[in-house]
Amino acid sequence: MTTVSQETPNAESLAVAMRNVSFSYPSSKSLFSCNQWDLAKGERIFLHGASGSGKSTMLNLLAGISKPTAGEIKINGTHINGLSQSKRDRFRAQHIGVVFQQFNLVPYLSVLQNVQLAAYFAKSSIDVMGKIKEMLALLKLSEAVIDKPVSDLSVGQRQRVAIMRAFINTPDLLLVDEPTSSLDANARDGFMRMLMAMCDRNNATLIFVSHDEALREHFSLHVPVSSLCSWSSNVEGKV
Ligand SMILES: Nc1ncnc2c1ncn2[C@@H]1O[C@H](COP(=O)(O)OP(=O)(O)OP(=O)(O)O)[C@@H](O)[C@H]1O
Repeated sequence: MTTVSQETPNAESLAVAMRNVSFSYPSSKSLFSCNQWDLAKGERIFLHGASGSGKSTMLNLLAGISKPTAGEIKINGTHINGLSQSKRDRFRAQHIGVVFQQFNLVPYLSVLQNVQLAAYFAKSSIDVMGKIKEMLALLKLSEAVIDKPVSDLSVGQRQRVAIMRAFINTPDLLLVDEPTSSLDANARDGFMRMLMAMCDRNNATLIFVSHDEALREHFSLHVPVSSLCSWSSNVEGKV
């Protein structure tokens, strides 16, 4: 269920609840607004829209990387923009997996160290190596990559390491931003199958951003970002 209606859904069933959110970048006079968006737990949505329509802005707000200037964003019932920066960072590490377009892995660290870092930020005491080994087969990665620096991996391998890192803390919500732009059609479909299998396994809610219309078929819910938010001129230059 995704809705922009005014009905009040059962709050406990929601992965995302946005209310009267506004945001503007410091150097910009445009104001982003989202009056209401509710997304039920377990949904998988394909969020699309033209370049510059606000897809990455939306993901950054949901991840708590950007903070709204007004309004409320709840992720699985937690009001994330009401948290201090350090608590928000901890919440993201523990509950939200993010796969960025450029993966944002630390190139000189090994695959193991990159994934360990994510567990460290979440203050998790899980057996990282054990969990990596569980994920390797699903992600079709060989055990030999574990100790390699990320800079020695192919783009496709880096992408799968980024998924591994995103799933290491068993996130409730997965945010994925244009991860397939550098892949051919075969690799892209393989990536999507792996991603969906990982979501099934973790019961995760997935918000997937892409320009690539070929990826729509993997999702039953297709949402234009323009139906969730709008941009207006912030004439005062501040909010
Ligand atoms: N750091 C920033 N500072 C100022 N303006 C920004 C910044 N990041 C994005 N914007 C502006 O916000 C608007 C939305 O950008 P956003 O990156 O969210 O769009 P998008 O839909 O993800 O685009 P794309 O598909 O090209 O990645 C654009 O007008 C963009 O210029």
